[in-house]
Amino acid sequence: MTDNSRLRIAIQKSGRLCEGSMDLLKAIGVKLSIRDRLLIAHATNLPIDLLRVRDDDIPGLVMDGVVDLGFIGENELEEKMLERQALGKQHQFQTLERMEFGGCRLSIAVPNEFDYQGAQSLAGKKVATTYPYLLERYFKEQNINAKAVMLNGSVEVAPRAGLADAICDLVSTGATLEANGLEEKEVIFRSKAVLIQRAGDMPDAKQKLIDKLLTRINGVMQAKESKYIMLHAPKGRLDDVKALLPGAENPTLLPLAGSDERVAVHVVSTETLFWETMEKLKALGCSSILVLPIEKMLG
Ligand SMILES: Nc1ncnc2c1ncn2[C@@H]1O[C@H](COP(=O)(O)OP(=O)(O)OP(=O)(O)O)[C@@H](O)[C@H]1O
Ligand SMILES: O=P(O)(O)OC[C@H]1O[C@H](OP(=O)(O)OP(=O)(O)O)[C@H](O)[C@@H]1O
Ligand SMILES: [Mg+2]
Repeated sequence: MTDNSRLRIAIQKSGRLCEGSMDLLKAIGVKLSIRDRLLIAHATNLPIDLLRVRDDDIPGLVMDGVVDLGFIGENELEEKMLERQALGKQHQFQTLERMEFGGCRLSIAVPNEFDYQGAQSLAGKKVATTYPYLLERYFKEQNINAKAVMLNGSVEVAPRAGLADAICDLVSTGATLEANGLEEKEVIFRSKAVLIQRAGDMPDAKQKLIDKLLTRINGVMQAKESKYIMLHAPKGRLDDVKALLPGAENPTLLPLAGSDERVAVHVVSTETLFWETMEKLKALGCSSILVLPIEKMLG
């Protein structure tokens, strides 16, 4: 029996979003004992159950209220939303946070030999895709009379197999397109992973837990972007040193044993410190310049 008082989170079982979602859950302190083939994993330290499913199923599980939260790519989410809207099915949800992983774009690509003169060259053509609703929306917006052909896999081989004239598929590095003799022409959607919540009332205890998880997620994301910088600086150049440190709050100044002219500067910077800046700091007379990662941040 499933326990309704526990927060249910859907994540992709295996694939491109799996590692990012699992790493984040770990970073925010959700302890799991996952045995490989299990659909449900119970957290051992919080009232949370993980449902490990195909990513295609996640938007529907959230929109039907079967799970409370889900990690999903915006591409899949938007496609399922358009599909459900068209079919008159429930398609409400709330986006809680955009993640830093799962970044990709949905693009139209054509074979190298295709004489492409802009999107209108697609008129009268067949375009293979796993995202027919997003593609049809693009055709409509651009006033192009083309046809989306639905394929669940091997989209990039469709032109060679004579199934379509072009494709519309996810691209990240572009290596898959290149390997298949295809050229990216139009980006129709930019995507990242998002954390979504089901619509409707949430019991108090669950909402409190969600809020706590969100605070922790923000802490992890903020920490990832931040660095702890330590250096020794000449007292007379402190203003110049501060001006060079990106997004830093007031630094902590600490005396250095045996030196009256130099101090240790410690600062949390919201941006990374580039080599160029480190070289400028050195030119100002700074030494022992250290840039350290921050694991967690609160407040
Ligand atoms: N090359 C990529 N780089 C980064 N993110 C990607 C890439 N390809 C896909 N994604 C993102 O990850 C999501 C899942 O991609 P994946 O290829 O693992 O899906 P899948 O094969 O449909 O898996 P499943 O078996 O769960 O249905 C995509 O919907 C997209 O949001
Ligand atoms: O631009 P690239 O970096 O080459 O990435 C794009 C490829 O990545 C995804 O597939 P994935 O490798 O996840 O395999 P799948 O098709 O089996 O889902 C996507 O469907 C593309 O085929
Ligand atoms: Mg899928």
